[in-house]
Amino acid sequence: MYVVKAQEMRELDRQTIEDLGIPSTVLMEVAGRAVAQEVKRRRRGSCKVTVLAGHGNNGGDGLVAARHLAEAGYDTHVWLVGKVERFSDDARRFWEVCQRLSIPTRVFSEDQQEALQRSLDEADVVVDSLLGIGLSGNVRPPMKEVIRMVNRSAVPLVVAADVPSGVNTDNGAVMGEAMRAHCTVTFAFPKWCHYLAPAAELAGDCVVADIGIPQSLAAQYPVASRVTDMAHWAQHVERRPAFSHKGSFGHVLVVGGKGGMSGAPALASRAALKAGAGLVTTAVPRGIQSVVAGYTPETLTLGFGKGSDDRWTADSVMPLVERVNDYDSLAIGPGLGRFHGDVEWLRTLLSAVESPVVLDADALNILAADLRLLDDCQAPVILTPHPGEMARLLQREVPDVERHRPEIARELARETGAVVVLKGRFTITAFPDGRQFVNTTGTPAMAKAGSGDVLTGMIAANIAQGMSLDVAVPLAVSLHGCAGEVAAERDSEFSVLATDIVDHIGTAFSVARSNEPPGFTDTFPGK
Ligand SMILES: NC(=O)C1=CN([C@@H]2O[C@H](COP(=O)(O)OP(=O)(O)OC[C@H]3O[C@@H](n4cnc5c(N)ncnc54)[C@H](O)[C@@H]3O)[C@@H](O)[C@H]2O)[C@H](O)CC1
Ligand SMILES: [K+]
Repeated sequence: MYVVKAQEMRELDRQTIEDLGIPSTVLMEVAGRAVAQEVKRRRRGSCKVTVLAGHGNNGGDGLVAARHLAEAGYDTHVWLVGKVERFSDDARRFWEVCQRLSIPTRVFSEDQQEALQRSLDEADVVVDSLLGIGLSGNVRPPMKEVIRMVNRSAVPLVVAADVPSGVNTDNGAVMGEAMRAHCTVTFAFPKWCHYLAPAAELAGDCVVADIGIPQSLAAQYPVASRVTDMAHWAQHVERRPAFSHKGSFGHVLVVGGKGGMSGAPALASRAALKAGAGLVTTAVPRGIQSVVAGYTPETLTLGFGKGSDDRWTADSVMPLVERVNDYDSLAIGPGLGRFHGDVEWLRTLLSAVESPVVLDADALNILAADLRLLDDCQAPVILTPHPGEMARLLQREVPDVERHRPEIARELARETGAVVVLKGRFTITAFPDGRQFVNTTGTPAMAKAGSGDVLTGMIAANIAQGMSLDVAVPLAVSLHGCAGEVAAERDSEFSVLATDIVDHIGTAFSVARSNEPPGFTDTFPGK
């Protein structure tokens, strides 16, 4: 499924209406009916519905929904928060239809606050069709007050049309005031605000309604961002040939660890094995080699430095360089730490590697010292920053990163030629050619030390098994989230460990593989 910005959506609307010839009123009718369907699905039997409509097309959707709900026996009242003379053509049409059907309609004005408050207090359902993707700037009065009134009322069910009114469609920001909805019915394609805080929280559970705009239009129009699910990626994993051996599934080298952080490379290595790599070697300072070796007996280990060394040193680079091309993929960074000469250490290492290399954790912090380190690297690079590491890489502030996740991930991928995995809720995988994949799997249970190390190992494992980066990286991101979900279901949200994520990689994959890939994913998990 494509993920679109407001302008892309408007262009796809235009193409559908003007080039394809589907009338805009048909789109509005189908959109409004989808909103009504969702209300009926959530509130069976008649109840009191208050529809709040703006004078734009978002309002038009609400007016169509009002008609369908009234028709189904719901006690439906419409409030226009706007000016009748400013109605869009289509919204006006459906306003007049409501009036011809004697559906109670009122135009909100300042002296109607008490009447509106009563209507909200009596409502079992409020349909929010005040503002959609046409919002520009901060929400102006009286919309702002009305949104605040709804948010302060204990309405049992608020269903937003397209987006919660008052959120910025493209970056998820609250534009002064924004509706808190239990559910959002968005049309044709999910918008970026459904994957960006705080809008993603305000939208509640999201449903993507197919209103007749062909998905193929987005492919022609340069929409390069998509949301996928594990069933989609599971299709790309081939069954294993009967005559296989451990060398058939690649050899991963994990480079990292230091005293006090021996678990990170150990976790990454174990995760790589659980994700399917045939062999994994963990390269660590000699002083922690035995503890790392003891964690997963199936991993091989390499010790660097003298017996008591529990930190990396610059002079370990040449012994490493001699070996790096014995492996099908590398993961550098888990627990690595910083050390004197580490920038040159990484530069020398990257200039020698030929296999794809994942840079995570302190390898990213070293890279932040000089992004040109990648210039000498001929191998494909995958960067897996969390927002803090991304902020350091780009010398920006974390809130700035979080406000512009898609753009920043795309900017770093284009600037470095690397595949960028910007982690967080709705992790974004960005490719240098502009393509982006938004991940919808995962759970807050994964906010735990070691979770990122596990993902690093899973990415390296997929690559070592021969998957293209196009699949290896977003597949690992999606499966990592699924494993966390399975672990959280079997345990509790607060008690999942990174080792639990590792332990449930296989189970999560089996679950995903058993789910038929949806043709058109029309719902995606709640927040
Ligand atoms: N995606 C589709 O295929 C369809 C989408 N539909 C719906 O149309 C809206 C977009 O409609 P549009 O008229 O462009 O804009 P809005 O209704 O969202 O709002 C514009 C309206 O609101 C006023 N306004 C703008 N900014 C502010 C502000 N800061 N404060 C107060 N008021 C503001 C402005 O005056 C405009 O009149 C989309 O979201 C869908 O819901 C189609 O109906 C079906 C097909
Ligand atoms: K809305």
